[in-house]
Amino acid sequence: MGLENLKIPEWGERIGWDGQKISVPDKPIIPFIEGDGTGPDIWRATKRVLDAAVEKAYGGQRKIAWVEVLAGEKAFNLTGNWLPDETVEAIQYFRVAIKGPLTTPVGGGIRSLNVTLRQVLDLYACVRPVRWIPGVPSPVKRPQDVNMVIFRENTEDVYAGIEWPSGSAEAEKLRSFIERELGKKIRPESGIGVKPISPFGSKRLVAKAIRYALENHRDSVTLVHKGNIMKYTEGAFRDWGYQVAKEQFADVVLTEDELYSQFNGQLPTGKKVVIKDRIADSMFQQVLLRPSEYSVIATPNLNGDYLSDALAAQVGGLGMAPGSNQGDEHAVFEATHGTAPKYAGQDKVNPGSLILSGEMMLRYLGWTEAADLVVKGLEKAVADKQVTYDLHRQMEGATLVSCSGFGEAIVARM
Ligand SMILES: NC(=O)C1=CN([C@@H]2O[C@H](COP(=O)(O)OP(=O)(O)OC[C@H]3O[C@@H](n4cnc5c(N)ncnc54)[C@H](OP(=O)(O)O)[C@@H]3O)[C@@H](O)[C@H]2O)C=CC1
Ligand SMILES: O=C(O)CCC(=O)C(=O)O
Ligand SMILES: [Mg+2]
Repeated sequence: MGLENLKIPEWGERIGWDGQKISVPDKPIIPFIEGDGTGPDIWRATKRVLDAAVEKAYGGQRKIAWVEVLAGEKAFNLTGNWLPDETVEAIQYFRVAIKGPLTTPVGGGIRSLNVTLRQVLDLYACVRPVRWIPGVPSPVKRPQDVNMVIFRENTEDVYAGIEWPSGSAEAEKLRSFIERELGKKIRPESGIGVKPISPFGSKRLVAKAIRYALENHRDSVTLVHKGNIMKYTEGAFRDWGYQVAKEQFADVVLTEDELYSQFNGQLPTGKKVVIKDRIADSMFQQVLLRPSEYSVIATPNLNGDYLSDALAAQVGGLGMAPGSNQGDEHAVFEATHGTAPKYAGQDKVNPGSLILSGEMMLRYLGWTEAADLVVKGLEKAVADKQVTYDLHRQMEGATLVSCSGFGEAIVARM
């Protein structure tokens, strides 16, 4: 194990794993990645809030032993490597981590480090809750009706980055193979990407979404796909989703068709979750017009990416959009948004998304009291109209606070 270079507090302890669930010591070692762009600003505010919440909830009996691990520009500048092995090994070993956003160049350059981390750690579910915090300005009439949790498949689909550029030998080889062997035409000089979606990847993601719905008393899981057009990838995702629901959860779930054809739309005794599906384009208008009909959403990678930002906008924007990447044994918490580079180093952006990702992390550790304090402080800060620029520009009579100032406003109200 190559963790010698890390500054690990000697009082910290490793989070355990019993083959089914994590076991959390009172002083868990948790690696963090600061992130690029505005990452350092939002991470500083987040750490301040999480430490204060843990201290207030447990009075020193519990404390997080933070350990910095490098990725992105900071890693490259210090080590010449964008994602040092040590970082991956540390997260693998310590099991739970939190990260700021990392830059991915468009059209060339390095592949996404964010996606790489999800793939190498097999963090197959990107879990992004979307709910409205009272007082946050929203472009929709009833933001309180938006309360959804997106389960986005996190390791497959076009997002996995299997693609070749226009004019490359590989693209040409693939094009002529497809033409010669499979009888399909692709225009010369096309860039070519591959969209793999497997029964294994789809079923484990949908099963995780259904388990979440059952554990959290949510009444539906909607499979969102573009299966009318991409029949054997997105359409298959839908079919495998229904299949796993039948195979693993038959006694407690039923399909929307069964609900209406057999039970007049009323959930019968014993059944807890309705499984339904929507085609992706229609789903984007459904979540705007009829949000209260949707609760847990399970969807392939790219749809989930688009839907995450769109839903975040409905409840006030990317400044309040938390998330996590979860496997079975490992989890990395991160905001939905990116590095917002134009605001880097200005102590300006909203740290709310990373703070709420940290709140998810505390809940994942089972530290409910501290998580509740974070929510309480944040809700009160918004209610008192102490907000960063993104919310301030849409609110009447609000006080503009900095990124760190928002963190302090939360801490003062826990
Ligand atoms: N998981 C990750 O690490 C992710 C990384 N990225 C990467 O981030 C980089 C930048 O991506 P980009 O497309 O600009 O998307 P970003 O999400 O970084 O920013 C887009 C816009 O969203 C708003 N926004 C984002 N974060 C905040 C915040 N904390 N508080 C308030 N407003 C916020 C800003 O809007 P406004 O201009 O209106 O103020 C910002 O200009 C790219 O390299 C991309 O690949 C992107 C997404 C996720
Ligand atoms: O990895 C990136 O740069 C973008 C990732 C992204 O947009 C997301 O995961 O939502
Ligand atoms: Mg995204």
